[in-house]
Amino acid sequence: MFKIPFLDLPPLRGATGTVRLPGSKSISNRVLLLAALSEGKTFVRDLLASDDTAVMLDALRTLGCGVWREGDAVVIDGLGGKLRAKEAQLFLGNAGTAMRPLTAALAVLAATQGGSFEVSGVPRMHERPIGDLVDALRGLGCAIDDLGNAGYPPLRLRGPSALALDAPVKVRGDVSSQFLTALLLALPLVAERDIRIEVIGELISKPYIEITLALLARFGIAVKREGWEAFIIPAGSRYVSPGEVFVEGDASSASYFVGLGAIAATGTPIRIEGVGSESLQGDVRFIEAAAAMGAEVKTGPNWLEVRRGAWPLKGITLDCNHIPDAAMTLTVMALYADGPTTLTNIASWRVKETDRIAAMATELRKLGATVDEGPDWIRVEPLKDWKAASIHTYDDHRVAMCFSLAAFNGLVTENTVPVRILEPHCVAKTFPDYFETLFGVVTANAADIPVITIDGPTASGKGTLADEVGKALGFEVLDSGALYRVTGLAARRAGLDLDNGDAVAAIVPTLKLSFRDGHVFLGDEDVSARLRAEATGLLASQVAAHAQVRQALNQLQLDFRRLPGLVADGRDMGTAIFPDATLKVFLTASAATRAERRHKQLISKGISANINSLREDLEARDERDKNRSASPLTPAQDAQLLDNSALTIEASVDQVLGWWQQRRPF
Ligand SMILES: Nc1ncnc2c1ncn2[C@@H]1O[C@H](COP(=O)(O)OP(=O)(O)OP(=O)(O)O)[C@@H](O)[C@H]1O
Ligand SMILES: Nc1ccn([C@@H]2O[C@H](COP(=O)(O)O)[C@@H](O)[C@H]2O)c(=O)n1
Repeated sequence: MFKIPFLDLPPLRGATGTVRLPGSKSISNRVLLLAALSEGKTFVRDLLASDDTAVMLDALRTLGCGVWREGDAVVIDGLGGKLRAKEAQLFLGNAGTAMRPLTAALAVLAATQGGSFEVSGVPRMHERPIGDLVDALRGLGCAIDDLGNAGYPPLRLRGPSALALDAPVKVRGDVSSQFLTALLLALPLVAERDIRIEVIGELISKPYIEITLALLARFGIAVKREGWEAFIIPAGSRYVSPGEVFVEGDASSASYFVGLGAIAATGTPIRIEGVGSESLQGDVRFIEAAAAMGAEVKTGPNWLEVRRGAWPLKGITLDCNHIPDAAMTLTVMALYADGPTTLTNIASWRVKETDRIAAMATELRKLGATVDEGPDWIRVEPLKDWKAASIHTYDDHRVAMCFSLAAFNGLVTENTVPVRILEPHCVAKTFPDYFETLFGVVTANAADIPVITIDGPTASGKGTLADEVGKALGFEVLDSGALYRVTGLAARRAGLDLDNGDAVAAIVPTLKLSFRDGHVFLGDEDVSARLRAEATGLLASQVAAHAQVRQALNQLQLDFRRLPGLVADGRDMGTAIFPDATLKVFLTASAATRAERRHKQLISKGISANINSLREDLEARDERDKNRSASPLTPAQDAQLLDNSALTIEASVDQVLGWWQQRRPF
């Protein structure tokens, strides 16, 4: 996951490959609660690992459920409908799929078995309405205290209190379908007689109720229904664990890759695994909307394949009540259409993680789009004149994921712009590795992928600076010195004459090099520590003098230019390997300072060293690097010079990030 303040997406051009979706959030949290309410163990497989499921799992543990991992399954040892903890404070983050059903379940359990439970969340959760559910539960006889504003969390659920189950339980269905879901999940716990739930108003997001009913059936509860107006939980209903449940992929998360296929998969389609024609989730019908906009979609039982059909996409007008979450993706696809796209019946967007109608309209306008909005609709015009924009994400995972599709603007304009996604880690709510997954299936022109080069003499702090800048920007890092070091080491082990450039260059293609978790492997051997030895640095500087060796390592270095960007450190990054780099830094420090730092570095690793001979070695290495004919160490003409002799690491990093920001269009 990119845990950084912003992630810059360079212009993207194409898409191809296969995506395996994370588990559905809606199914995951329902299954966890159902398993917790059932008797016995449930093995939950393919569970979504995300913020929303983490808060649900924490809550279940606090309530006394057994929760543990066994292989690839999360095992829930359920309560069998009997409270083990009679008091608890549950923090539920911004997870509506935890807050609403747990409120209902704990309200009826406290009523029948006694207890006191407080449920709370992040500030935004305290702005998301729950009053209709609370009213329904109070109507039933549950004792619920408002601990903040009436109608919103936080709440206290107390008992015992008498429940009146003979009259129908009435609940509004036109604000959030989660209120009805919450009652459907909670009331089987007290179904000594038939319990009738009546929906007031037009029920929205019906597909989510279908998920609830299907999962209830898997846990032994056969709800009868009269259209979408009334639901009857039969007397004697009792939760029975099915033993094992597989969570299907998240259909709402699929929408970004369906959109991606429609926009950018011009050759082979994007294959999306985990949802398909047999999916329980209503959001899978997003493919119909995408097809109406021109996508070519094929489906299998649990997969989708999507490629570009009509181009530009076709503007559509669509009632999106049945796909409330996935439909947000259409607003960004609309930028690539031939006419306006109007989405209607989406009032529920206003009470989600943020006011999503306002959020999408505001951020689309930053890109230059013309957007109109009403209480329950949004209209987006196609965009020709794109502006580079810093997209605020409102702690809403879907806003962040939707706007990644804006990075394909180069497919409709000559004046391509990058897109900055602020707080990209908000995707942790449902899809922690969203951006990594995206980068695995999209293509960009190498020239569009930004590079920062950091060159300079030995021990000036290049590697340290490159790592920190890479971390701050979410960029790949290339330690090009490691490639020369590994070549020198392999040449020495092979008994080669290090002055024979051709012979040393010839072993480069035979090196079985891999880079994993910051370690360098030669075949199966982790050579990282060996590479950092001073003696290996000297071998490196000997082999690095040969033009043939440099040529042999050229492509290997270019291959590090990967999304979303690269920080490359070495001696010739800015002058020879990445001459088009957006920012070039030449980092120096006095020889005395560098020798002192290297000395400290070695001592801290338990390696004894003499500061004077270290200084002699590094000066000798610098001389060789500066005076060789092949790509000598010298600042690129357009490099920023940074002498960090008197700077802390943090100050050097801030300086480079400052220069970087000056070169950005945001
Ligand atoms: N600005 C700084 N202030 C103090 N110490 C620093 C600074 N920058 C780097 N160092 C320290 O100096 C040592 C050498 O840094 P580093 O290994 O990053 O240098 P390098 O230029 O990559 O070296 P090499 O050329 O051998 O690859 C490290 O221990 C690092 O923590
Ligand atoms: N781009 C580069 C990087 C390194 N070298 C040579 O390798 C030696 C070791 O490099 P470190 O950065 O790991 O110390 C270095 O002394 C150079 O001779 C190079 O030529 N070009």
